Amino acid sequence: MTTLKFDTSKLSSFVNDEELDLIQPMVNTADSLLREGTGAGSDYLGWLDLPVDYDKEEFDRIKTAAKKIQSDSQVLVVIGIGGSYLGARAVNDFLSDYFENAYAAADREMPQVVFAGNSISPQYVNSLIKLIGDRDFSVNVISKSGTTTEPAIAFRVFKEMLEKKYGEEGARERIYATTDAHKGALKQTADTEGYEEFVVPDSVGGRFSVLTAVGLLPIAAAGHDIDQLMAGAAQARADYTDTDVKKNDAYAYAAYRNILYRKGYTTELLVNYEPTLAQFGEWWKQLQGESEGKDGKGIFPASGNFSTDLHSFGQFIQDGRRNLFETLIRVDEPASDVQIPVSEADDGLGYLEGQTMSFVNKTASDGTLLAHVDGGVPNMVVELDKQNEFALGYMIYFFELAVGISGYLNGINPFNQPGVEAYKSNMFALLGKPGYEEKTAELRARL
Ligand SMILES: O=P(O)(O)OC[C@H]1O[C@H](O)[C@H](O)[C@@H](O)[C@@H]1O
Repeated sequence: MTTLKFDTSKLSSFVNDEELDLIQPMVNTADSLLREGTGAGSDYLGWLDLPVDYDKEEFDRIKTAAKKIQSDSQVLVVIGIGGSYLGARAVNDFLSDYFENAYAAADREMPQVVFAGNSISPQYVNSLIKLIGDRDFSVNVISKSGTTTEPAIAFRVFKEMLEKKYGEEGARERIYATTDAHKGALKQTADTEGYEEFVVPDSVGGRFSVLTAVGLLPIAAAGHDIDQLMAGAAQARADYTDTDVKKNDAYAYAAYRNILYRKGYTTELLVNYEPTLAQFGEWWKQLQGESEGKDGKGIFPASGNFSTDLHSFGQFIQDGRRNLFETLIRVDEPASDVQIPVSEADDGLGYLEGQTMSFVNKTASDGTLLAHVDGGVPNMVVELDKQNEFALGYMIYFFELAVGISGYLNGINPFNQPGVEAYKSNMFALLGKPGYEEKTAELRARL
């Protein structure tokens, strides 16, 4: 099969062919806005050509840094939030052994890659310090703006820990900073302290940055093949050029989402049957939510991990308020399999003896798909051939391209995120950050 198959055959009771024809002219317009750079937010289109047009010298430095981390560190602490960690985490989870991080140091080939600075939880930081213990570690601090509070706090903590353990000079050699090429507090610190620096290109927004150093260093450090990841994305870039929704699956996905949205399907669930995809759902939620949720509009992005969640909110999907549609991600060839044992036990499983778990998993997904469609939930399927770097790079580009088209179809700027500032400005005012004095009094009076 091809790397990624997009199956809309189960949409026929919700959307007809004519509707797809009718939206085609709008897709053509969205395509021009995106490809010609004439749409809103066009300063942030660097991700479109990133799989082929990237800094090759930096790419080699990423590989060298990853090798150094593998040779001198048992743990890599990746500090970042939002687009500065979700991509790397999703890729590493998808490509790793489930219990990779649980193995003792002696049994590990690669450093443990752990994430920090994606919450303000002191308990999390203390737990991580305990996990590192007296092992050798390095830090990759990532922030495009270089001014985000959560990672900045975590960086202070782990920088101090490195300095205590290795001295100032030793710490400097274990800190890798990924940030803007010119500005921001992190850029300034990195220049002053002499850290090895990697760049988030100006034209690539945080949620589109997984294929820059932001994602690539933590992914390479974990031992994954970043050449293949880029090659997969490059293949998708080459494959998804036609404006015809019948010939371009990424555009078809955007078009169907928009048709469904206009019919009142306002929540999309990205679901999987393989828990290694759970973090991909988190990455996708930022990609969709920050790109589309604005001006009072947008499809709310949610995710589900099946069959686990079929035993929690499965009832709602089947039978609750009918504003949901699902996009199911399946992997055709499982990374490994288990044969269901033959047994004398009277546990009602005799009919499955000798079958594989992957067969049962696939059948569960088929059964659920039909049940949800019958229950009034439109379903689309994204099927990957393999659980590898190439396929994942391909899928990342599929969703990035689709959200660009989708945003323009819905008449918004898919590349800004003005709404994220509201919580930050309240937090700064309440924390007493200089410059927020007036707001401080006003907010405190309301608490
Ligand atoms: O990389 P940073 O500048 O630290 O930003 C991290 C995150 O911050 C905010 O939440 C932005 O809305 C996100 O788009 C961004 O990914």
